[in-house]
Amino acid sequence: MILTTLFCQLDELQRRGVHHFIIAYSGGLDSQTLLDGCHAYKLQHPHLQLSACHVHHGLSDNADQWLQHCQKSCQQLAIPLTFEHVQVAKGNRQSLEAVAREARYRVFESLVDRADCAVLTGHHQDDQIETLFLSLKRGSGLDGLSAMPALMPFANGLLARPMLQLSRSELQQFAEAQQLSWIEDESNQDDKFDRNFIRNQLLPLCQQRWPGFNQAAGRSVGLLGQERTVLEELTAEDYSNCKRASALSIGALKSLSHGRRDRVLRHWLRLRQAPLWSHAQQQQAWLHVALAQQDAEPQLNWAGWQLRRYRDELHLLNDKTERPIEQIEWHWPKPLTLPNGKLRAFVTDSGTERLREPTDDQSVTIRFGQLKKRVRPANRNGSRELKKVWQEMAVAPWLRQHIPLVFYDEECVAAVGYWIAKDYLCQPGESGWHIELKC
Ligand SMILES: Nc1ncnc2c1ncn2[C@@H]1O[C@H](COP(=O)(O)OP(=O)(O)OP(=O)(O)O)[C@@H](O)[C@H]1O
Repeated sequence: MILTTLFCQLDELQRRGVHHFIIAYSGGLDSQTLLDGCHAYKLQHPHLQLSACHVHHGLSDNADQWLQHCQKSCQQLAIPLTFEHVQVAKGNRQSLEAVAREARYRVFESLVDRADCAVLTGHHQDDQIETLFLSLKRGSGLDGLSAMPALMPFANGLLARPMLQLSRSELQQFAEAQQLSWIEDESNQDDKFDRNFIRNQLLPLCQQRWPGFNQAAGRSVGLLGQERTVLEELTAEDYSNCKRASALSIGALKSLSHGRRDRVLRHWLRLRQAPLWSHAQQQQAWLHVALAQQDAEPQLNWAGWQLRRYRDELHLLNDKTERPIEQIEWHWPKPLTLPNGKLRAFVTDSGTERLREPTDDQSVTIRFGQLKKRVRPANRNGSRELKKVWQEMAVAPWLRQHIPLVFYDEECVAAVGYWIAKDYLCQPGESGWHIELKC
């Protein structure tokens, strides 16, 4: 039964193009079972690549023995093992565990270097229900209540949890029947931690009162997960309707219901890797920034980020992009690393607007800031102050200072992504630079 369920999930991974399974192997009951099950699967699918990764956090006095156990098991099964020591900064135990988890996932990420790789963890049904209870305690919405997804994009590949339909007791029966040996993490017995309290006290009580509680709760989590997927698809569609270059259209957001709008905003923060808002911040973002009066200059600041409005658009900025350097020499054709991305120039004679290449004796610099310069964009008549050009193009004042301006000697010849000066715009068929800034 265990193997049938696991193999079904592994088949699905193969159908999705995964050929390298990397087992997140702590040496505990769950990942020990996973290791053994995957080994059995590989015997039937010899072309697959199977490896394991153990992260040594050094949090337990027994951490060295755990690593030895993992090395021994992998050696017996001829599974290559990577192990990594990570330093976890001191703090209280609960936050220590969160920091350790962060560090662990960073190690896993570094291993998933191709699209056909997946990291597999030993999470099972009981873990899901514990996560559900923790989410209830925090008052989470659907995202938290649907607990952990069975499959998700991760680094360049995937993160899979192929044992979510199996209970801890099923895994234990299997492990005992196979005479597997595994390590016991002594901290799992400490009910001071919420997860342990749920596992050791709360769930046995529920099971005693309502036999079958775990299966029912597991089914609920699964159903919530399906609903979440549907909602995520809808949110991705809403987001692409609201998206304008690097901003969101307030008009388009207004046309959505409250719930759909909130989801789009959260989706946007995730994509930009900005910390999510609290409930209060989310309200502030909409009521006090997006819906502020036209002449106000509202902004929301949180964790080094800023939400700002300009005309009908919402913009997201962070401290890193807030302090651009003033001027830097560009040794083209080498890419140039700037605080807000990487600048590249390709020589081409077709497609988008192209900038004439500099002569051998011209120096090329990139400058930022509100320069008091007259410029001659090709799509406008005559020359005018740079500031005037930005106003005509409706570029928000705080964004202007982040736009790389290309100078040949002391002449401003282009604003990357916005315009090229009249005398430097290539004629049809003429080859020149196409410049792009990749964030
Ligand atoms: N030190 C480790 N090295 C490698 N993999 C690990 C390690 N610790 C945990 N894992 C992987 O994570 C799975 C879940 O472990 P555990 O329940 O202890 O994690 P957790 O702290 O609750 O956090 P999370 O569920 O987010 O991973 C394990 O089955 C195993 O696959």
